[in-house]
Amino acid sequence: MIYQPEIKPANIQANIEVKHIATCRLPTEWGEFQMHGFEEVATGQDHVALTMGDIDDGEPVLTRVHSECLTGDALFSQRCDCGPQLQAAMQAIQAKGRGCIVYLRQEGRGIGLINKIRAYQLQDQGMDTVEANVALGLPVDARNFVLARNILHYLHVTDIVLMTNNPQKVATLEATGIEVVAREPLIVGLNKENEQYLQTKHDKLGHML
Ligand SMILES: Nc1nc2c(ncn2[C@@H]2O[C@H](COP(=O)(O)OP(=O)(O)OP(=O)(O)O)[C@@H](O)[C@H]2O)c(=O)[nH]1
Ligand SMILES: [Zn+2]
Repeated sequence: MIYQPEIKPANIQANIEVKHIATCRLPTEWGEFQMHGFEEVATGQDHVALTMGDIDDGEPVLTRVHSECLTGDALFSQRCDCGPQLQAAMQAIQAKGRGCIVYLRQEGRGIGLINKIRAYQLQDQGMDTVEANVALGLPVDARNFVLARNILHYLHVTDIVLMTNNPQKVATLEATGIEVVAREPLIVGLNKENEQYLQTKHDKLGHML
C-alpha cells in the first residue's frame, strides 16, 4: 500500500462488470504476449489485457493500466507521451518476462475520441488540457478504474507494481481493492510539442514528472 493521504482517490466509481470472451497469442516487437479480450456486460464496450509469463502465482505483477489514446498509441502523435509509455511498459515486461498491460478503451481520459479532438482544438487556441475539458462541460478525468480491477481479478492478479506517473491512478486503484505494492515511473517521450502538456499534468493533475 503506497497510498499518499494528500492524494484523494476519484469518487467511488460504479462497478463495471466485464466478461472474458477469448484469448490469443500476440507476438510483438517486444516479445510474445497473451491477449485477453473482455466486454462490458452492460454495454458490450471492449477492452483488452496483455499478459506475459505466470501472473497468477500471488507475487506482485509488473503492471501498466493504460488508457486508450488513438492519437498517441497508433497515430504517432507528439501531443502526448502515451505511445512511448506503452512501448516502455511492454519493454519492461519483456525484460522481466512477466507482467500485465490492461488496455482500457477509455479514450481521452474517458471523454471519447471526438470530444478529445474538440479539446485539442481548444488547446490549439491556447487552453491547457484541463481548461479545455472544463470549457466543453466535460469532466477532467472520466475514467473508471473499477474496470481495471475487475480485469485484473479475472486474471487472478491482486498485487501489482504499477508503472505510472499519476499518483491519483495509484490511489484510485487502491480504493478499488488492488494492492499497489510499488510505483515505477514511466518518464519517456518528452518532446517540444508536449512540453507544455506535461507541465500542466505536473502542475494541475499532480503527475510526478
Ligand atoms: N481529454 C483529454 N485527454 C487526453 C489529452 N491528452 C491525452 N489524453 C488522454 O489521456 C489518457 C492518458 O492519460 P494521461 O493523463 O496522459 O496519463 P495517466 O494515464 O493518467 O498517467 P500515466 O499512468 O502516468 O500515463 C489517454 O486516454 C489519452 O487519450 C487531452 O489533452 N485531453
Ligand atoms: Zn496520448
